[in-house]
Amino acid sequence: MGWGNWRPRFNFGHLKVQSKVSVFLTMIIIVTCLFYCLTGYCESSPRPLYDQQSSRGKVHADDGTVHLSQRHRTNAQWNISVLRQLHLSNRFESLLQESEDATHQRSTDQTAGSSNNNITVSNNFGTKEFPQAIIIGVKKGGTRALLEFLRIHPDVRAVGAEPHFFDRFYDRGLDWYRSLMPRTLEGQITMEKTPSYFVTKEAPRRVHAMSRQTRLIVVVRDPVTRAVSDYAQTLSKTPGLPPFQTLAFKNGTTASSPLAGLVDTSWSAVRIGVYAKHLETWLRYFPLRSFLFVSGERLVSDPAGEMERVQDFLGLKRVVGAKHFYFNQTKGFPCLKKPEGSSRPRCLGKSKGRTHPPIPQEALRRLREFYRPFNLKFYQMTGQDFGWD
Ligand SMILES: Nc1ncnc2c1ncn2[C@@H]1O[C@H](COP(=O)(O)OS(=O)(=O)O)[C@@H](OP(=O)(O)O)[C@H]1O
Repeated sequence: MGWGNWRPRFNFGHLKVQSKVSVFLTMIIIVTCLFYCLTGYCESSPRPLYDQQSSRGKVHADDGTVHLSQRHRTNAQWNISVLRQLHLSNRFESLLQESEDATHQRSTDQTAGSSNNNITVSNNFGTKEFPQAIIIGVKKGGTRALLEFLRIHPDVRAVGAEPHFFDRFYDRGLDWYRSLMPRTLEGQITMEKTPSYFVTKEAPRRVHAMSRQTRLIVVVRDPVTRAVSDYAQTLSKTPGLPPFQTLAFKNGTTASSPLAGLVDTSWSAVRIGVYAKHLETWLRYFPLRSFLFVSGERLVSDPAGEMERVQDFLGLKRVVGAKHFYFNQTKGFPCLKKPEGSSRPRCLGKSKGRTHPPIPQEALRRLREFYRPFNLKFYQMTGQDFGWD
């Protein structure tokens, strides 16, 4: 009897313990699942970038630093995908920057660490490489437009600000230069633009010392218009600047004086436009095939056509094309259409496409005369007729 009573009690008790354990375990599993789902781990694919940005509002990748909330940190695949999307988006974000005026301090490689509530995660994917391609010139040629158009390309990563390494900061060393570069993944190319390289005597030798394989892009524009554009920029920063013709012609002569025609090549606005002379220096170090000469005029009239040439030269898939551009009547320039990952179309900033001050026709004519032989030489050297004459 005692045996008989004891046995069922023992079995019942055993079953109770078992079921308690299994209920407990089931609850743990349910709670864990709920927790994971609520905190985002249930998402199998990333949301569109604009969605992420609007919900978090604090995502930056142009600088190689990504601010993500903690729940996203451990999902490596997800992060890679986000990085790719951020890369696309930031190409357009940067259009708002007047980064050509920025110094190297505002360069792209800020360190991790932020005061916002999100946890800052360094973009540790990929590596920092020396640029395989550099937009070396020319100042006021359309270099910013070209770089920003290129940055739409998923296989291009570029520094937003001008590093000025090969002209101003060469003594900081190549490691410093590389540290400015954004990280790149397999198949992506690193780029930078600093238009003053084209007219810096030491730049060709220095770039060559970094890599003789470097691809060099020069955006050229009618040197007369370029000079006026350069002048317009200086004038915008120096209101009391003497008239264009006073600076362009020697001894402060005006275009109508007898001495007119003696162009002052010591004025940088004039000197930069003697493209053939600067190219000669570069050709001592690099063969012609290392260069691509982009027409600044065509970059405005047919951005897609010019971008095709650039992508081919860089060995990139033709991704950037007509569908990315529209002509903004107010701005008078092509702008970028609403891209994936960005909420609205973007044009370059106010310092791009300035109204030029009126210059006496005679001064322009004489300057055009001055440039003609140099232009023809340049056409010969490059095998391209840019149609400025
Ligand atoms: N899409 C688009 N939007 C605006 N501006 C454009 C564009 N494409 C080319 N350009 C021309 O670029 C000129 C400025 O050249 P850069 O960017 O090389 O200037 S800088 O050297 O970096 O200061 C700028 O010169 P200005 O018109 O004299 O301001 C423009 O004519």
